[in-house]
Parts: sequence; structure tokens; C-alpha cells
Amino acid sequence: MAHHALLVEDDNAIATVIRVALEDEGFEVDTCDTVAGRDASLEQRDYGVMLTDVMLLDGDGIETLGAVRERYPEMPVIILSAQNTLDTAVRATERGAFEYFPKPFDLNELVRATRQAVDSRKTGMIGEEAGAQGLPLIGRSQAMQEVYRLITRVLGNDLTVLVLGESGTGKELVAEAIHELGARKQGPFVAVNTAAIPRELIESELFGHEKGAFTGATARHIGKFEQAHGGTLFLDEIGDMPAEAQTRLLRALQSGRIRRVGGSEEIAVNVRIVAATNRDLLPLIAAGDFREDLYYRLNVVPIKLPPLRDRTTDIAPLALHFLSRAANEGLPRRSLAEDAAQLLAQQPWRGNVRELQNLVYRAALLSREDVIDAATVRSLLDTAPASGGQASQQDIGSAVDSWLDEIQFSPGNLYHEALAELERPIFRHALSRTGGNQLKAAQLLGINRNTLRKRLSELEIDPDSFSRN
Ligand SMILES: Nc1ncnc2c1ncn2[C@@H]1O[C@H](COP(=O)(O)OP(=O)(O)OP(=O)(O)O)[C@@H](O)[C@H]1O
Repeated sequence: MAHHALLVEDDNAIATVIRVALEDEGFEVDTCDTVAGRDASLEQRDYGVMLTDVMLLDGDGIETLGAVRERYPEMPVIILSAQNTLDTAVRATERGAFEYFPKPFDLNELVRATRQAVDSRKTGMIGEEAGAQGLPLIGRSQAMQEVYRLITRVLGNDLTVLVLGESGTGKELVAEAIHELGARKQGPFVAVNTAAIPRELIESELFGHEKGAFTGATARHIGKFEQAHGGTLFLDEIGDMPAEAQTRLLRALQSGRIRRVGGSEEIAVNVRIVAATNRDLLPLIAAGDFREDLYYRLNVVPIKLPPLRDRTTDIAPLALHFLSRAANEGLPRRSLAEDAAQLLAQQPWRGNVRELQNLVYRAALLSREDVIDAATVRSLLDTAPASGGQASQQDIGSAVDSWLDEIQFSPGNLYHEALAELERPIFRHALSRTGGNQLKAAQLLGINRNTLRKRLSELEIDPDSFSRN
């Protein structure tokens, strides 16, 4: 389908060059040369993108852009300017321009950006669409736009996807988005962390086993492949899979069939595979620890999630998102001061979004004011484990100490109120790990299911909000 582009340019020669280049690229282009002409054209039709000069005969293309963005928020705008000052670039970006091209510009680059702007309009909705499914993928940085673009490419097919990225960058969330927004959403989404299963049980976990297949196999067990039939199988930490299991996995992927451990029957399974790893697979292949043929099977569409420090513009929106989620889960409702947001944006976030999320939840809990300020963030950063890794007992102990010093409890009820606050993150953690399944969460916690249900209700934690369906 041809996209309509509106070109607002009062230099006839430049307008013609751009128009011809865009038409070659399949755009239908309308041109005009004034602010008034622009506004009249915008009334006439829904444009996929607008390119505009700054100094127009009857006004300034940037100054008047605010109103256009308000009226047509979905339409990306590209600014073309002869005033190559930083100020013009800043003004353009502040008013929501998609991209800014100082003149003279590379025509090919401009055409590429125009195409990308139109695509971004489609893919920019991935985050919101995922949000509507209860899977908020927050972030509008250029780097995340590229991730969204790749997600849209795999929604209409069953190609195998390999999600790469450091720990905590959102790989599982991307896998869920591919499932929820794709054609298989009616089917199951089954996640399996291959690194967390004891070696001897991996094959049985993936492919199932027949009764009596080995000591302890007292009943038939249906494996993850069969459970995911008709849906999506998410294989997390694929780089840590033992060699034997890699071979079995490769065979299953090649044939589309599995055999339960101890079984003789080959069972056809229809699953879409999304695999993920935070490890660099090429050195593992070179060292003989990861099968090269399996790598090529999995790496059909690679989606690389950038570390959070490479998309700093996403940090404040993510922090606000976690604050609002924390409030919905019963923590105090807080907002974020400007200096606090700036401080967050400067951190290295080696534990990526997960580390930011943990810090924001702690800030919501511990802040003395409704507005979280830079001082609070700084004190939490000081007590945070260095790399978003394991917090030591001492860190946790001192965080609880300072929290107890600061929080106002009802007289005579400190013990119960403090314990309730400590229970919240424990329950949230268990529910989040089990996708809101109360039976499994109770098992994980080692407490009675009815006790869990009662406490969740008392603490007003909604287990359904952790559900993956
Ligand atoms: N773009 C995002 N928007 C909102 N939340 C996010 C985003 N990315 C990650 N998160 C949240 O951060 C946490 C970590 O994300 P996730 O588990 O998907 O990371 P991961 O890359 O799979 O980590 P690991 O490699 O350790 O398994 C989750 O709670 C997830 O909901």
C-alpha cells in the first residue's frame, strides 16, 4: 500500500528532488510551501509522515509544530533545516520531531528515515498493544523501536526467534509479546529455563516420560514440548543447556516430533520456538560447548535487546511505570522528582531493567516523601548490590534497619505491620515466578495454599495480575 507523505518546502528545487526520490520509493507525495497550506493539507487526508522545512513564508515550521503534534499525534514529523544549530535540533526534538535533517542532507538517508518513520508508526504501537494484553513493554528509544520492528516481522509467521541480551533486559517479555500478539495467542505459552533444571531431568522436562522410564517415574509425565502444542515454547538460558539435551532438542526441531523418555512412539508437536540467552554463543561454539547446527536452527530471526545503559531515554518512563505498578500492588503511591530521574538515567544498570525495577520498588517502599527525590535514590544506590547481582545478608539487614527507623507504624502493632510489608515482596516474587498460579506459589514458598490465599486477600495482592494469560 502506498503511503501518503506531506512535504512542506518553499524551495522549489529542493521540493522537487525530495518528491521524486520519495515517489521512487513508492510514496504518494503532496507538496505545499506555507504553514497555512500545510494545515489545509493535513485537514484533507491522513498522512503517514510529514517532512517540513523550518523557515516558511508565513511562519516557523518548528514553532507551529506543537499544535500539529497535538492534533495528529500518530504522524511522525521529519524536520529539514538550513539553520544547523544545536538549538534548532533541540527545539525540533522538544516538539516531538521524529528526526531532524540539517541541510544539505544525504537524500538516501532522508528516504531511509522517511520509510523508518512510517514503519515506526506501525511498530510504535507494539508497546501499547502489548500493554493492552497486560504485557507492558515500555520504552520508545530508537533501540527499542528496532526491537518492536523485528517483533512485528515475526508475528505473522512461525519463524524461530533467538532473543539475545544481557540478563534483565526483557528477553522473556519479548517472547511473551511475540506469543500474545501473534497468531498463536489462543494456544499455550510455556516457558522453560533450561539452566534451572537438574541435568538428569532436562530431557524428561522437555519431552516427558512414560511411567517406569526410570526410578521415580511413577506416572506418565507430559513434557514442555507437548504442553506447548499449538502455542509457543520459550527456551530460556539456551546457552547453558547440556550437550546431550542439545542433541535431543536439535532432533526435535528438525523433525517436528518428540519421543517421551522411555517411550517408543514418535509424537508430532506443533510449537513455535523462541529461545533466549544472555551468553555469547559464538565462543561457546568455538569451545565445543554449544552445537553449531543447533545455533543455526535457532538463530533464524535474532532479536538483540540493548542493555539499559544504551537506551537512557527509556529509564524515566520505565521508572514511572514501575511506580504505578507498585502502587497497584499495594505499595504507597509515589512520583519521581526531576533530579531523581536524572540520577537514575546516569547509572550503569548492570542488572538492566530488573535492577531498575527492584530499586524503584524499594524507593516506593522506603521514601519518606510522596515525591521520590535524588537523595533517596542516591541512598538506595549506595546500599544496592554493585552489579544487580546477589544482595548480601548484610545489605538486606541494613536496608530493613533503616526502613524500620523511618517508617511510622501504628503504636503496639509494629511487629505485624512490618512483617506484612516484608511479606509483600516475597509473595509478589513467588507469584511472578509462577505466573500467578497460587498452588505453585504456595509450593515454592513452602506454605499452605489456604494460608497463602488468606494472606494475599489481607494484603490486597491480586494473584491474577501476575497471570501470563
Ligand atoms: N521494556 C520493558 N518494559 C517493562 N518492563 C520490563 C521491560 N523489560 C524488562 N522488564 C521487566 O524487567 C524484569 C526482567 O525482564 P525479563 O525477565 O524479561 O528479562 P530477561 O532478559 O529474560 O532476564 P534473564 O536473562 O535474567 O532471564 C521483568 O520483571 C520484566 O517485566
